[in-house]
This record gives sequence, structure tokens and C-alpha cells, in this order.
Amino acid sequence: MTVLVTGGAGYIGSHAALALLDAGRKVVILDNLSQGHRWAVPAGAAFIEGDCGDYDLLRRLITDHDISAIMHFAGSIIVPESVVYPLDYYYNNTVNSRALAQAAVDAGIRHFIFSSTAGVYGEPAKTPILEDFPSKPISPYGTSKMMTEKMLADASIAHDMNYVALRYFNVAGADPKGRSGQTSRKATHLIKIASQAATGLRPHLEIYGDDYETHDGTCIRDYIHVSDLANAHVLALEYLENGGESDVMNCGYGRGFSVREVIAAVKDVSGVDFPVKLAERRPGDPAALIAGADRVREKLGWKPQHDNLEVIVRHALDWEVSLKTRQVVDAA
Ligand SMILES: NC(=O)c1ccc[n+]([C@@H]2O[C@H](COP(=O)([O-])OP(=O)(O)OC[C@H]3O[C@@H](n4cnc5c(N)ncnc54)[C@H](O)[C@@H]3O)[C@@H](O)[C@H]2O)c1
Ligand SMILES: O=c1ccn([C@@H]2O[C@H](COP(=O)(O)OP(=O)(O)O[C@H]3O[C@H](CO)[C@@H](O)[C@H](O)[C@H]3O)[C@@H](O)[C@H]2O)c(=O)[nH]1
Repeated sequence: MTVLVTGGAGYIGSHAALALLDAGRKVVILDNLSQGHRWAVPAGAAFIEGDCGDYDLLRRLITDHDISAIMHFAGSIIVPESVVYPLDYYYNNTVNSRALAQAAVDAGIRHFIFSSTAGVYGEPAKTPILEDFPSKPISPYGTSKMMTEKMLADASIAHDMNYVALRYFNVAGADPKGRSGQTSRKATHLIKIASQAATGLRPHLEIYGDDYETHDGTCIRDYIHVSDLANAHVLALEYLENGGESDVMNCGYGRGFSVREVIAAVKDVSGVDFPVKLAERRPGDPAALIAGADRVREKLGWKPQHDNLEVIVRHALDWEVSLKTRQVVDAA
């Protein structure tokens, strides 16, 4: 009874693998290392270098490792890149997910947990965003994830497999014990970029637009600590194993911070007044994304431990410093 974690050499997958191991589960990680790192695979997890779209490999490893459930993190994650290379995103996030779902169904895997995104909502008419709001993604990235959600919904009706698609809001921070953190080679995420500016890895930070309809003109997001998110996956697995019905669930705290508020927190916690410049709006950024986050609490019994922006920032900064001392530079 082992959990297959695709993308487990990456940021969120490595934290989920840690949470599973901490919960006493056996873990096999499959990652093609296109973005992840071999050193990010937690001690105690088996590692297979390969592609989550490789059906034959999947069938073999599911049998060899007695896999009973799949957590599917592997994918391409950069929204603006998906606008430039949409077919790459549909391939990696949708076509490869189809192959994985096919292998799962053919091998009789009964539980599937999928990394979805708030990006499926596009520009919602209001916040907080509830799961039954329409899916109207505005980027190929969001559409590629929405299509996988729909495949899983249909497959779960036709086959003996239940699933949970967790729609993450803005994931940030790092393992409180310092065992993993944001490692993505091309990170574009605000708290990561601000932490890099605070630790001297970047000369400055740019604010992408301050003329949004928000209290200070900058975009508002619901930042969720990666370890709280990882725990939601462990709970989702228990829920499915106990016969829970298939569902989609937002993962956020239900509150938001503006870009300026995040920058102030990073400056405050780090004690570094790094330069900040104003830049043009980034295409496709909605003004405010805040999760309606009741369902994940009610259905999974999820109780976040780190719902505090300063704590999230502290852990992100500690991780950046540890990367520098380990000389594992995350090339921008
Ligand atoms: N980071 C966020 O804020 C965020 C928000 C919403 C959803 N998500 C989703 O969460 C998942 C994990 O994101 P992350 O931030 O950890 O990104 P990441 O890039 O750190 O991790 C993704 C991992 O998947 C691997 N991978 C990519 N394509 C693969 C393939 N075809 N076969 C095998 N391995 C492959 C990469 O090497 C990498 O290790 C993604 O599916 C992403 O879309 C992330
Ligand atoms: O250097 C930067 C980086 C970001 N931002 C702004 O900060 C906010 C947050 O941006 P970012 O951290 O890049 O996250 P999002 O664009 O909100 O997207 C993240 O969160 C989404 C869910 O809300 C996921 O779907 C995506 O995969 C994930 O990248 C946005 O308003 C950006 O314009 C800046 O102003 N300067």
C-alpha cells in the first residue's frame, strides 16, 4: 500500500511526500527532473526518474511498488509561459495526465488526488470564490488543468476510482523543519521573488501594476503555507480511502493580502529594505483571488497550522538562506 507521488522532486510534491512519510506512509516519487531536483526527493521515499505520460513505465511501477493511490503534482506551472507555448501546456498537463489516469484505471488504482488551481476560475465575478462558481480559465494553463479535472470526473463515474482535485490558491513558504522549500528553476511567485530580493539574489522587485480596484491598487491573493497544503493531501487520501465521494476543493485560508502588504511583510521579517520598482500590469492577473475555504475544512477536517503571513514569509526566507549556504542556487 504505497502512494505514487508524481512531481515529488518539485516544490509542492516534495512537501506532500514529507507529509505522507511523516504520517507513516510509503512513498514512490516519479519525476522527470525537468524542473525538480534529485536532492529535493525526501529521504525515505523511493525515486524513479521518468515521465508521468509514460504508460508502460507507469504500469510496471504500479505493480512493482504495490501502488494503491496516486497524487499527481507533475506538470508545467508558469501561466505567462502557457500563453506563449499553449500546446506544450496541453501536452504536459492534459495529455500526460490522461495517460496517467489510463494507467491508474487499467491497474485498478482506486484513489487519485490531483493538483488543480484557482486558475480554473479565470476572473471570477466576486470573492470569496466558491467551488461551484463557473470554470472559465483565461490562460492555457488554467484550461489545461480544467480539462484534467473533467477527465477525472468522467473517469470516476465510469470506473471504480474516486478522486479529489484540490484547487490551490497561492502556495508559499517552506517546510518549518527546513527539509524542503521552493526550488523551481524559473520561479515567478511573489513571495519567492521577494525573498530572493531580501537575500541579495535579485537586485530589486517589480510590482506588476498598482491601478487595480483594490484598497492599495495592487493585486490581492490568498497565500497558503505549503505544509498546510501538503497536510490537506494526506487528509484527502484518508477521505478517499474511507469512501468519500469525488469532489473538487479550494485550498486557501479565505483571506487575502495585497502585493504591497506582502512586500512590507518580507521587508519587516527580513529587516532588509530592498528596492521596489513599479512596472506594467502582467497580462492575465485578476485583481483579487480569495478562496471560499469551507469545503476543505468541513469534508476533510483540515485545520491549518500556519495561517499567518509573517510565518509563511519567515519560512520562505529561511529556505532562501539555506539554499545560499548549500550553494544550491535556484537560477532565475
Ligand atoms: N505553485 C503554485 O502556486 C501552484 C498553484 C496551483 C497549482 N499548482 C500545481 O501544483 C503542482 C506542483 O507545482 P509546483 O509549484 O510544485 O511546481 P514544480 O515545478 O516545483 O514541480 C513540478 C514537478 O513536476 C515535474 N514534472 C513536470 N512535468 C513532468 C512529467 N511530464 N513527468 C514527470 N515529472 C514532471 C517537474 O520536474 C517538477 O519536479 C503543479 O501541477 C501545479 O500546476 C501549483
Ligand atoms: O515579481 C512579482 C511577482 C508577482 N507579482 C504579483 O503578485 C501577485 C501574485 O503573483 P504570483 O505569485 O506569480 O502568483 P499568481 O500569478 O497569482 O499565480 C499563482 O497562484 C495561482 C492560483 O491563485 C496558480 O494558479 C498559479 O499556478 C500560481 O503561479 C500577482 O498580482 C502578480 O502580478 C508582482 O507584482 N511582482
